Amino acid sequence: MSKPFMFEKPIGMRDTLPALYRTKKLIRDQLTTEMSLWGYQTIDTPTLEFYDTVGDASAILDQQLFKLLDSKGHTLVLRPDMTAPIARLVASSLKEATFPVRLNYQSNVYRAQQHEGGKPAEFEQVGVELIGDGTVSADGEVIALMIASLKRAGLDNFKVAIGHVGYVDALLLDVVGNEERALVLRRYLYEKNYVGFKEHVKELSLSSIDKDRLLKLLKLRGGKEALDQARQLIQTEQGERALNELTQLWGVLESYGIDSYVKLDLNLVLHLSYYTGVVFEGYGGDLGVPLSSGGRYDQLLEKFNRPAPATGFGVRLDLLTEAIGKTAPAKENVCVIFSKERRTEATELARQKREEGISVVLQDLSGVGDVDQMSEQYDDVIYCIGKSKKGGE
Ligand SMILES: N[C@@H](Cc1c[nH]c[nH+]1)C(=O)O
Repeated sequence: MSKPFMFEKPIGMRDTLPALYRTKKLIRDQLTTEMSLWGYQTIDTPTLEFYDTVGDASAILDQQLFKLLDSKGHTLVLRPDMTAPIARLVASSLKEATFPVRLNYQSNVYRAQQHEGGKPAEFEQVGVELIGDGTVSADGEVIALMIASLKRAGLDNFKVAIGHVGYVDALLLDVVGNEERALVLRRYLYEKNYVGFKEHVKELSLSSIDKDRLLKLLKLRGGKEALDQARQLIQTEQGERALNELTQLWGVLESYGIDSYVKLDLNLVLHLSYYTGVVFEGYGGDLGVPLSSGGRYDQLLEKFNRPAPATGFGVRLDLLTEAIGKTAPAKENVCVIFSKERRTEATELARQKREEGISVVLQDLSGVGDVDQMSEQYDDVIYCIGKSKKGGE
């Protein structure tokens, strides 16, 4: 009797067929080539980590973590991102490495989905972490590297939105007075639920001036001029500091010649709570959701006892592939169909062609049902059938 779930997969799990696999590989290779040209070193970390260390530090909602138990009863998680595992690695196996450390990765990460709504629960991120450098130059470098990587991968039409955790925090706290109320507003922002945000602001018991400050936050988008408008909404030291950093950052991006790809978005809030400074998201194609994101996280490393400022980003390979929207062509491939009396000749022919870098399928004629149908799949078919001219086996 067949099992009911025989052909089903757990929620959010996907198969990858050859054309998509090929396309992703090509795009991944372009991204990582760019990263290594900027001096980043590739690392990998285990798929499973301890919940108490990395799972917790990853700052992903608990309900999004896949948890399991090891034989000693420890709770493990499938890594939900690479930033926390890399922080652990830099504080342990790489603890002798002098800062700044530049690392890149291409790894699958796991985030449980509650519904089968099209969102994958396992996806590949290609990203970098720049650890031990707290300068605005470092923020600029990772943004410039993300842009260069996306361009090399073949994405032409994209924009990067840049914000600052310090600015949003300062403004929300200054207006609503306590962290609990700020959190509610911040949640609307990271869900990009601007209608909900406005509705909620209306309900708050605040002066109309303060309500207006919150509503104006939603409009703080655009070029350098957005910084001047932002300055008018908040005058606290934290707010000032954030805006000064963004002003300097803009100068760094200009020196890379990439200011046309970026825009400021001062209400940008990302879903991960470890961010402490400049944050950014990349948008491209017609996706409507960000295909890459990153930012500064200056307090994560100290959770692993090696305090250091850090910044980085991750590109969602699945979304980038979708945004680019082209399938990588298959390599030229040849099929040599042989009958057994000419096996040696066919094998030698296949070997020679493979040496030239051509993919060759070597197929025994008696193993094929429909030769015509099989032949259609190849650019070229060579038949080594019947008696060999040279005499054969
Ligand atoms: N780990 C982040 C991306 C990132 C890398 N470095 C900093 N941020 C994510 O999964 O969205």
